[in-house]
Amino acid sequence: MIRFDKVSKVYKRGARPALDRVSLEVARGEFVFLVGASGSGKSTLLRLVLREERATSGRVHVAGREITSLSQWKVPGLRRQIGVVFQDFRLLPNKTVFENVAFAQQVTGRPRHTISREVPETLELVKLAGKEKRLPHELSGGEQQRVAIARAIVNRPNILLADEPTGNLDPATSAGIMTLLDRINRTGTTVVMATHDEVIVDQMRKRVIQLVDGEVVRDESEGRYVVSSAARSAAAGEEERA
Ligand SMILES: Nc1ncnc2c1ncn2[C@@H]1O[C@H](COP(=O)(O)OP(=O)(O)OP(=O)(O)O)[C@@H](O)[C@H]1O
Repeated sequence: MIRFDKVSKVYKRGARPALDRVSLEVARGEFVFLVGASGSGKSTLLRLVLREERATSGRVHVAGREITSLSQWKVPGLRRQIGVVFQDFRLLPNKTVFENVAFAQQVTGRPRHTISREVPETLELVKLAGKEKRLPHELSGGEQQRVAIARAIVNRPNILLADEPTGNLDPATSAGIMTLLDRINRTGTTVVMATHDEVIVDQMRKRVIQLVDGEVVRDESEGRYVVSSAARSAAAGEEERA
């Protein structure tokens, strides 16, 4: 679904590469965590998948297409296959919950009857039924992130990219968002999530790709990513209290 072949990204000539000969493959339906310190290249990697940036060298394949050389007019078609969620939600502040999600369908030209069916279905899925008429500032952070997730998945993308989606949320709320992302993944959507949150990564037991200074230093499949047992029992406590 996503393949990087020796991909490097240099933003400014002479600067250290933000990504340095990264090769990786994410199969259809996988759930992958992208971890690494601030500045290690996680957001750059996600931006390359979206073709918000172009690789300086190497090849990026997304959904069967090589996108480094994709013509600009084909980029919207690529992006329609990808949902994106950010740390800061990025909702339209003057639109209701319903309108925020519907907007994602309007811009892709969905007919009104499709919108009036699929928006409520999606809000049900993210457990926001009954809050359709609220404005973003009338919601908690966790609810705002659920709206953002609904907006990201309403057009049923093949891929969901999440850049620190729990970064602004407390542990209990984060756990709810992770359950939701896991459910979306189980419907077949490939999920790539950048995060700093080791407790979440440890709890979820998914594949982990770690970047250090733009290089992949670790790529391990589920269950083999181990943080301290103290962190594990703290996380279990959070779950019980939630
Ligand atoms: N638009 C840009 N122009 C120049 N340099 C950039 C740009 N975007 C990112 N960089 C640099 O590229 C490197 C990787 O940044 P990136 O944002 O991908 O890291 P990150 O792992 O997502 O960090 P964070 O966890 O803080 O979001 C950093 O050294 C950063 O300063």
